[in-house]
Amino acid sequence: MDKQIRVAVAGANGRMGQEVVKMLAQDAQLIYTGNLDTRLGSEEINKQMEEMKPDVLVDFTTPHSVYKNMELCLAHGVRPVVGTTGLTPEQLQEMTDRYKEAGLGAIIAPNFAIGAILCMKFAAMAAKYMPHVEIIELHHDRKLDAPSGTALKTAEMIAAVRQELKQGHPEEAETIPGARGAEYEGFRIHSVRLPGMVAHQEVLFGSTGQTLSIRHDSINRESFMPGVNLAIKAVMSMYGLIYGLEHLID
Ligand SMILES: NC(=O)C1=CN([C@@H]2O[C@H](COP(=O)(O)OP(=O)(O)OC[C@H]3O[C@@H](n4cnc5c(N)ncnc54)[C@H](OP(=O)(O)O)[C@@H]3O)[C@@H](O)[C@H]2O)C=CC1
Ligand SMILES: O=C(O)C1=N[C@H](C(=O)O)C[C@H](O)C1
Repeated sequence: MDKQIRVAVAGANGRMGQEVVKMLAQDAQLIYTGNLDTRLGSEEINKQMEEMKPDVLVDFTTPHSVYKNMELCLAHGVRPVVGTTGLTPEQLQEMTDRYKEAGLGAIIAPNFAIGAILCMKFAAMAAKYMPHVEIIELHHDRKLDAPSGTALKTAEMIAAVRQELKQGHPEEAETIPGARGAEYEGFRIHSVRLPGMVAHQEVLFGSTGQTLSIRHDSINRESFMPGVNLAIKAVMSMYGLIYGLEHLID
């Protein structure tokens, strides 16, 4: 067996955290050291870090906590595997620079499901040929951030290859504000929140006489676990930060 990896989880009692704890229990290489609550005072956090001695911190908390948690990891030399969404582009860039400078491995993945990564990649492939595109992301109604991290990453990948153009009628107007969704680099992202949903995304393309739909559905949170497992093992031999699981599987 490869060397064992000590893994703490921030948000272990949450929907994703509980699934991570189950996954860790099924892999003999991974030792679950406990739930790290970074809302505690710094003395208590230091004590917990001392006791747990984690190699990796898996973070599934809130958009509000994740930046501070990444700073904590830097301070303690712990490698973060972050699924929490909601870091701003500026925070992401800052963390990229700081982890590079520290030579410490870190992974931020807005989506750990392989199908979602493929959905993003296929969408970027299609956008090169079909620049008229809109993204619809659909999630459970407990989600804090909109649009989803997955939709933002998809939009970034599309914008990197898409010919810029103005979509829709030049004179279109919203009779109800927000009806056309959020604008990102000239195309639209729509966020749906409903009970009963988990995590879903559809990328719609239109062209003369044809449309293309690329859809991914996570029907449960187990769907993210192979990606989280892969990231925990990969981060141990990394220097610096990567943003997106696609960088690990290409
Ligand atoms: N990358 C991916 O593949 C995926 C990412 N996500 C993202 O993961 C995040 C969590 O989602 P989900 O599990 O559904 O959310 P939940 O609300 O179910 O869980 C969040 C948990 O984090 C705890 N928490 C909040 N702040 C802290 C902190 N500072 N330190 C430790 N624990 C904390 C909460 O505790 P308490 O309840 O006591 O407040 C709660 O138990 C979201 O940002 C979501 O978008 C979700 C699914 C997949
Ligand atoms: O909050 C969620 O549930 C999810 N969040 C991530 C996101 O914002 O993209 C990943 C997945 O969509 C589930």
